[in-house]
Amino acid sequence: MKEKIIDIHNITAYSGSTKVFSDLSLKIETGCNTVILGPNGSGKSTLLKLLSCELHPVYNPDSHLRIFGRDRWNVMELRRRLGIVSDDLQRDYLPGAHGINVMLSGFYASIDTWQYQEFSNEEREKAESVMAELGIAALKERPFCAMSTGQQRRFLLGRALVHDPDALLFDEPTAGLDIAASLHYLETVRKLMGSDKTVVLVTHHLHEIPPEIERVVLMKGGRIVGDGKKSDMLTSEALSGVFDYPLQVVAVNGYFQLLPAS
Ligand SMILES: Nc1ncnc2c1ncn2[C@@H]1O[C@H](COP(=O)(O)OP(=O)(O)OP(=O)(O)O)[C@@H](O)[C@H]1O
Repeated sequence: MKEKIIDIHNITAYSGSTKVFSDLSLKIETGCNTVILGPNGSGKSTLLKLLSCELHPVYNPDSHLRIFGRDRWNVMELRRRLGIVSDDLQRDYLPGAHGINVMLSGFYASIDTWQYQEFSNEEREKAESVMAELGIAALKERPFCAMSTGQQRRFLLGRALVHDPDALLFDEPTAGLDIAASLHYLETVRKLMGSDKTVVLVTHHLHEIPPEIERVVLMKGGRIVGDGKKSDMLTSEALSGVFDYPLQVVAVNGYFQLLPAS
């Protein structure tokens, strides 16, 4: 049996005073590259916060939220298995942080590096090799705030990859990137899937779903309203219902796009 990366069963969760999830259940196994797709307000960010242990559900006797089979994680330990890449972090680094600081901060799951943190030679070598792999080694001394959004996004991916995690969770991977930068970045995501890392992508944009994603989970109003193969889920009818707007799906070379139906 394959290991479950995410195993959520009947959880209730609040964001502020809003009950976002009521009896939500979702399982994602190793090797099942998945997109969680839903409109604004459907609960995607709340789900990401639950999975990154920033938010805790309200448990009842029948509920659980397990990541790699465990109910409780130390965040640093969890990042070694589940990397999270979100541009939310892009705003959080101090102006003095350089590319290399962003990479090394991954070892402590921290924002930026701090004087009390020590890094071994192995960790520094790993950071260097990941930067080389991602094509960002030449930028390691550049201030993070002086990089393009695409370059920053690669450093944030590198920050997650220093641990060589089994799975990666991407929050709107190409937000803010132009078309070429988006496609270059998605090529990297595709390579990661090809190298046996399981990718879970959370988004409201169809165009950032790489062809290798097999499973689509549709969310609306804090509920899962569809879960299945891409060909069954990414239909004009299903997506018009999810986004409450008459839409037409266009598929070209394994990529999808949404247009108005008329
Ligand atoms: N701090 C908060 N206080 C009250 N309600 C909140 C809070 N955060 C989120 N909500 C509500 O919870 C629901 C789910 O929000 P969430 O941000 O998880 O959705 P989302 O799918 O990530 O949306 P988006 O795509 O716009 O980021 C929304 O109705 C939102 O208004």
